[in-house]
Parts: sequence; structure tokens; C-alpha cells
Amino acid sequence: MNVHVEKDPTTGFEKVILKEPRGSSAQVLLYGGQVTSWKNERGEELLFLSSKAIYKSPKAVRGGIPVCFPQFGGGSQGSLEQHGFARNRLWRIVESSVPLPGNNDAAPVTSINSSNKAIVELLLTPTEDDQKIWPHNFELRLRVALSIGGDLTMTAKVKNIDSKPFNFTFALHTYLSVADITEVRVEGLETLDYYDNLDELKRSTEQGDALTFDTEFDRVYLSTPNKIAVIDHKKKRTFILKKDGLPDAVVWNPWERKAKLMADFGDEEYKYMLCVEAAAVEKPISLKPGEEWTGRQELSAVSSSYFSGQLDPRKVVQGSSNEHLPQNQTSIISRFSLRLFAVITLMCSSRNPNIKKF
Ligand SMILES: O=P(O)(O)OC[C@H]1O[C@H](O)[C@H](O)[C@@H](O)[C@@H]1O
Repeated sequence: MNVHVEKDPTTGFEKVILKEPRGSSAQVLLYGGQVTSWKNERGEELLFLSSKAIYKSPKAVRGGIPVCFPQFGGGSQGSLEQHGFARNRLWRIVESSVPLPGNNDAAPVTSINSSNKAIVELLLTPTEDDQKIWPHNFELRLRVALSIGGDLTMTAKVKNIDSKPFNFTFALHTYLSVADITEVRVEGLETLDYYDNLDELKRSTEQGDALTFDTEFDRVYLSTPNKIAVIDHKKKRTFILKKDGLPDAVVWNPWERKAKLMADFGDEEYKYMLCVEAAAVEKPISLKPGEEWTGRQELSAVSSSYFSGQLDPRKVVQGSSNEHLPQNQTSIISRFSLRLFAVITLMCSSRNPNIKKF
């Protein structure tokens, strides 16, 4: 397990690098407390990070996993800047599973005892200026842990250290890297209620099967199950997102027109990303003085080749593991196998009179 801090020579931003012995890694910027890279054992990047991302305060970095706090969304969802200010503030390291020097205000970094995870914990507290726009005193901690094998767990804790209560909304705005958005399915959100950011926050119920994408998409699914599968057919990879304390899930792809309007996003990049965001949006979290809230997400990436039969993401979502194919494919294949068996038996029986015809 290795954890170290380095300054990115291109962006000038400091980042924490987490590595585990099998080769997976993750990077967390102190700016925004933002995970900007998560790689599997083969060194393949699993998160989308725009080639046009801007690394300059107060711009949030486009890609990775921005932290949206204390407000998710823009003007219609609160008085703060879009997605709050946590994603464009400087955080500091407070804990690590490997001894690290202090940073920013040189506060000591305490050690977390862990033999099977590379861990760093960052802290954000409000400045006087922050308290002018959001008059509350809080501690926001984000613990990022990379396990052996490469699962990435992010645990956020918000503590009210003020003398009065406050409310907030929150999201871990995960940009997943995909090979071709038109060949991606999201399972786990079927039949749920959502509100549509592209239709004046109109509330509807998801009708279809899994979600697929052929146009701009921007919805907040409400009170979702705690497992969502994102199946990238072209890459034959499935992301499993498990969450806790974050009841909602935002799904976003800007598509072609909006991509062109974003200065920090390539015109064609919408093809290679999908945001699936574990969030607490519909019902703001309320904290009384001294209270603490915890939200957590765990990301894993597994091979999902149907033909090698390694994983049925539908079964992953439903929590069963003894089937390798979705039901419709299973029944197609079993019907096909039965017919093949019948044909072979017929052929054999016509040559061998000892085999009875049926
Ligand atoms: O451009 P940003 O402020 O980073 O927001 C990017 C997107 O975030 C979320 O997914 C929202 O639902 C979208 O409406 C928004 O466009």
C-alpha cells in the first residue's frame, strides 16, 4: 500500500496518490477534495476527465468525482453557486494510512491503521468568506480508500459544529469513463420516480427497462436501491455503484449541443462519459448542533462479457449470483440448446436404429 503527495507539474495542483500492490491506483486533488483518477490493475483509467478541464480557482475541474456541497444543483435549488463551493475550495489532509507530512497550515496528519487499504482523509472547513455566503460552521471530511483489487470507497461526513441547525444537499458527482455512450445501459433505476432537469423538474416515473442513451439526459432518480450497475457493452465492463446515506441518484450526459456550450468539455467527449451521482437531493439533510451525517459510495469495475458468462449485472443489482445471463438471454439460449439437442438426437437416431425417435 502506498500513499504519497505530489505536485502535478502541468496543473500545479497538489494531489494524493493511492496505490495498492496489484497495481490499481487513485488520485485525489486537494483542490475540491476531488478524485480525478481511478485506474484498475491494468492501468486503465475508469473515470472520465475532460481534456479541456480547467485547473484554476474558482473553476471546478471537469471530470473525476467532484463533491457537491452544501448545495446540489443551481439557482432553482438554492442561493449558492451551482453545486455549492466545496468543489472549488482547498481541502487539507488530516489522516492517512501511510505517514505523510502536514500540508497547507502544517497541521499534523494522523495515521490510520490499515493493512489492506490505501486511505487518505481530507477535511474542509469554511473560511470567513464562505460563512458570508453560507452562514454555518461545519466540518466536511472525505475519506478515500482504495482496496486490494481496486474498489474505491468514498465516505463523506458532515458535522455541525455551529450553535444552530443547518440543512444541505450533497452529491458525489461521479464521471464514469465509457467506450461509447450509445452502448451503455444503467440498471437499478427502472420503475423509479425521477424529476427531469430538462423538463422544468417535472416529476415522472421511469417506465422502461434499463436506461439507455441517445440524447441529452439529466434526471434525479428518487429513493433508489443502494446498488446501480452501469454496463458498458462496448468495453465489456460493468461498474457497480453501491451507496449508503445517499438515497437519490443523478444521471447526466450533456450530449452534443450542450457539450459544445461548455468551455471545459470537448465537443465529442459526451460519447465517452456518463455521470451517475450518488446524492441526497430531494430531502435536504438536517443537522442540529453537534450532529454528524455520513454518506458513502463504493465503486467497483468488473468484466461484463456476456459471452464469457462472467457476470450478469442484473443479478448483481438484485443480489443473486447463480445465473450468468439476463433472463431473456438465458431463455433464448436454453430454447436454442433444446432445439440443438433435438436436431442432434434426430440426426443420430436416423443413423442409429437403437436410438428411439421422439
Ligand atoms: O457544469 P456543472 O456545474 O459541473 O454541472 C454539470 C451537471 O451536473 C449535474 O449532473 C446536473 O444534474 C446537471 O444539470 C449539470 O449540468
